[in-house]
Amino acid sequence: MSFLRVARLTDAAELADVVAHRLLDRIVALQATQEVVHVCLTGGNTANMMYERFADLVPGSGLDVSRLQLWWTDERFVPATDPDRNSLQAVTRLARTLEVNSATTHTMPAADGRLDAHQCAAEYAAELGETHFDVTLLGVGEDGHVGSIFPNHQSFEATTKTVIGVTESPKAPAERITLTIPAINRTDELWFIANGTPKADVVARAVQGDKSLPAAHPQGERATYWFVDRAAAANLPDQYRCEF
Ligand SMILES: O=C1O[C@H](COP(=O)(O)O)[C@@H](O)[C@H](O)[C@H]1O
Repeated sequence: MSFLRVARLTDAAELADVVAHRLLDRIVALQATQEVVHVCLTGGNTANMMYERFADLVPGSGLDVSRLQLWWTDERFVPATDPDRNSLQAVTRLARTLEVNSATTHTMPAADGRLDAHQCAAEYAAELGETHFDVTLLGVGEDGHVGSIFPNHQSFEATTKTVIGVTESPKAPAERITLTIPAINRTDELWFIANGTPKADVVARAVQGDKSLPAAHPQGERATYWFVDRAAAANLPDQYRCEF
């Protein structure tokens, strides 16, 4: 039986700090009982703040990076060195203290002129195979998008694929690659992260199950957590809160 909890934090800095601590603790605890831990990372400003904080906490934490596999929910289909790349933004921050290597870091393909976003999505699907995530992080856009699945857009159509190419994305850059909802949901725990007033409307609607929003669809097999700051939680009924 899966459960949903909402953690309300004061502001973006506290959100980043709490999620980074919890993620590190969770990975270290899992590594005590299983060989490999799979974490699916997301893009966006909230996530980047968290990666920054996570990197601060790694030294002395007992994290075994060789047994940590990193994946991505979605990626901007631009050249590998483009600062818009979600993975580049994350890895640059994490690599400050974490030995990130290509064998354990499954970045999505970049636009190198060889293949298009759809073909590259199929390549990533093959790499992903049947992988089951322990924790999946998920940012939320102001329009309720998750990964690169946008409302009222082709990317939100039902599919049995695990990874799809996205064109004409409503948010730049136009070409992207994203895990689909079924693939995002192949996770024990799903951790949404959202901060700021512009997210207040979609956070309230998604938590209360407005299925017109992509953000209302992801669900962890064991647990779904929403980590939101006070501003993003402003429209959420009071019943949605828990202590951490
Ligand atoms: O474009 C994207 O946006 C979302 C949300 O980003 P944020 O900056 O509003 O937190 C992000 O989760 C997604 O990975 C990214 O590609």
